[in-house]
Amino acid sequence: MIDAISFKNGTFRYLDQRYLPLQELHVETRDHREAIEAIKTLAVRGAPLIGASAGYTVVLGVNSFKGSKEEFPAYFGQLIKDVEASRPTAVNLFFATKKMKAVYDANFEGDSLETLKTKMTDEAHKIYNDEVDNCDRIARHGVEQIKRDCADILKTRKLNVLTHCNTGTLACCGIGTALGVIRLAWQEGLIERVITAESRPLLQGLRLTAWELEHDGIPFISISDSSSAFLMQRGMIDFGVVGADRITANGDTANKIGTYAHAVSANHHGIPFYIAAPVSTIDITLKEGAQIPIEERNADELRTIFGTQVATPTTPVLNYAFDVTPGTLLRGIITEKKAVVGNYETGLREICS
Ligand SMILES: CSC[C@@H](O)[C@@H](O)C(=O)COP(=O)(O)O
Repeated sequence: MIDAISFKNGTFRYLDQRYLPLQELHVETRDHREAIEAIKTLAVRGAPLIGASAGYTVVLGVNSFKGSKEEFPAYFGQLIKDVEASRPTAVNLFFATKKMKAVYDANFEGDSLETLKTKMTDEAHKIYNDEVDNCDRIARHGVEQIKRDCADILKTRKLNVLTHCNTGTLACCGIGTALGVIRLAWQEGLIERVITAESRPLLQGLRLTAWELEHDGIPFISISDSSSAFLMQRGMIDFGVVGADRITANGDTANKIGTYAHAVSANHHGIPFYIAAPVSTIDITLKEGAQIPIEERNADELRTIFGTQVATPTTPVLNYAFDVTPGTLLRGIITEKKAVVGNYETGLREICS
């Protein structure tokens, strides 16, 4: 399996996803400011991977602290703020900083800074390893749900599945969330072909998901984002499964821009559309999707295509990185604890308690 990130001997190593699939560039750093920049620029990306990277970034920051114990609280507070300012939507980032803060709160008084550093490193590894395990469990629950929902089709043929953005190893540490479900479904002989939507403007579907599927030998075809409704009309998609950056208490889900349009189309055509995500992606403190902070990115991501200018530099651009799909459009939310189907208010609250 690809190592999207790793942390050894105080060094954070990441695969710079901006250059994939044309170049596999691994970068090593001991500087937390460089790690923050990697999150901001999407060199590392995908909600669970952002969370795990945030944990390691805090460790880098703590390791480079040179002051006295009295000076540490102010330094640590600023470090957490800087990490949290890197990307606003994926709640996994805040899940990770909350875990790191909890280690600080519980141990700062009693421990030396050296011991605190070790405990924080252990916590960051735990965040990473938990996400790896979560992916395996999500895949199992997802496959069971799909077998139930698509039982009639499966009597005569295999399934064609739509996915958006990248939710695989590159985004999650383990086998992936939505892509983990697809991987396991493929291994169990349920999948005919994966349809990967390109995911404009940064092309995570076309570049990254395609790269992972090719690597695994899973048949796939890439489409432009706007093609999915037409393929559904033609009977070329049997179900959709995507990841999430933040899920609110009522099941509304922020995910890569374009997801909502796929979900609306799937609903119109009576096609089941699922979210696959770890519990760390659920923000039970928010009632509904309108409360999710949606990242707006640099206009040049749209005006240029990988460095080539395609619109005038003055073209006004609105570049939302995510949209929100209402829970009512979802067939289910598949987590490592279970697949929540039906009443999200009750189901999500139960698995978050
Ligand atoms: C399992 S990753 C789920 C989401 O994080 C993914 O679908 C997505 O939207 C990623 O966005 P990105 O901007 O590439 O970080």
